Amino acid sequence: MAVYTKVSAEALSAFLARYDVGELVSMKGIAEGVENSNYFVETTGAAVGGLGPAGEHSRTRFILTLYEKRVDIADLPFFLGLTAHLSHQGLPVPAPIPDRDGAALQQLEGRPACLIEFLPGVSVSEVTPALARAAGDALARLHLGVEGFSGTRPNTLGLAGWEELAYACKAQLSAIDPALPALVAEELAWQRQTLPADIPAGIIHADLFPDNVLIQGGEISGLIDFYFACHDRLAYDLAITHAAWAFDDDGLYRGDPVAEALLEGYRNVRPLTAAEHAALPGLQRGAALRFLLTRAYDWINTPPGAMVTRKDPMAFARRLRHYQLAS
Ligand SMILES: Nc1ncnc2c1ncn2[C@@H]1O[C@H](COP(=O)(O)OP(=O)(O)O)[C@@H](O)[C@H]1O
Ligand SMILES: N[C@@H](CCOP(=O)(O)O)C(=O)O
Repeated sequence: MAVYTKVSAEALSAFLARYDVGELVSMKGIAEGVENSNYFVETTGAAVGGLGPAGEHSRTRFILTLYEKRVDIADLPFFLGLTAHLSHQGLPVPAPIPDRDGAALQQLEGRPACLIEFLPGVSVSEVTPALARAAGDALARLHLGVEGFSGTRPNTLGLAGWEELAYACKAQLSAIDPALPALVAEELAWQRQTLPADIPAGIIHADLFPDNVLIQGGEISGLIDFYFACHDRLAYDLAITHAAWAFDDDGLYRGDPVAEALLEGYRNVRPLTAAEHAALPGLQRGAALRFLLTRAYDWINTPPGAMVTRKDPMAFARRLRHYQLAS
């Protein structure tokens, strides 16, 4: 369960008093997620224009996020500005809620915090070709939708970041699996000598896993968790999304129907250039290595008492081997 910081009802009530959202009705820590602390929050809703037909305020739901771990406070204006922009573009992206003074970024229980629009739907748990196609379509629309957004953030989890993570994990990688040190070293060497392709770049989501896509009635109702968003090659985002969707939780390939549907869904909205198409296999290897390394780092460094389910690094070792064999 990803609740690193406990929020008391008293502190939350005082926090909500800055907004026009009524009073606190209920709060609940959210089990899913690994990066930040998230709560479902229900309030009585703003009493705009008097009470509702039943003589009561309509209840309103929000997400409360407290930023932890990898999120750099200096990046929060970028993340919140990006989600506000995408929501404004009509994409199903949760908008940050400003308080009465117009400030979205706050402090709560000593952490940076934000009240965020609640989107309906449930995270994708069963990947089908139809959902993979919808995810590809949504990713391409995100890439088009970020045009006009002036914020930027470098990708801190590119090659230099992978090298740092590998160095930090080094002595303990073999405790996860005896084959990991060689796999990581070999792939880092390959990535180092593979020149980055000169292909279209922009702001990417960089973590569009099935659990970050909400579905309602078979349609995408939400794209969430933009806290790895950064400037990088658009095809790298497609490579990440492929690595996330085309394999199951154990890292076994789901098969061509899912993988092809994802790529087709993307290309139907934003066709790939020939150079992007040629770069994709190498970018997929890089994507698998990136998540292998962050998961390995977390596997080794998650504090024993943390309410979080660690994610298996070996599921990305299997993806990496798949992509190595295919490229
Ligand atoms: N705006 C939102 N609307 C509805 N549910 C949300 C929203 N944001 C997050 N959630 C829920 O919270 C869970 C964890 O959020 P996520 O952003 O993935 O956390 P983390 O950043 O810790 O990985 C999601 O799986 C989803 O169930
Ligand atoms: N998607 C990453 C971890 C980040 O977790 P998220 O819940 O924020 O998507 C992984 O699977 O390793």
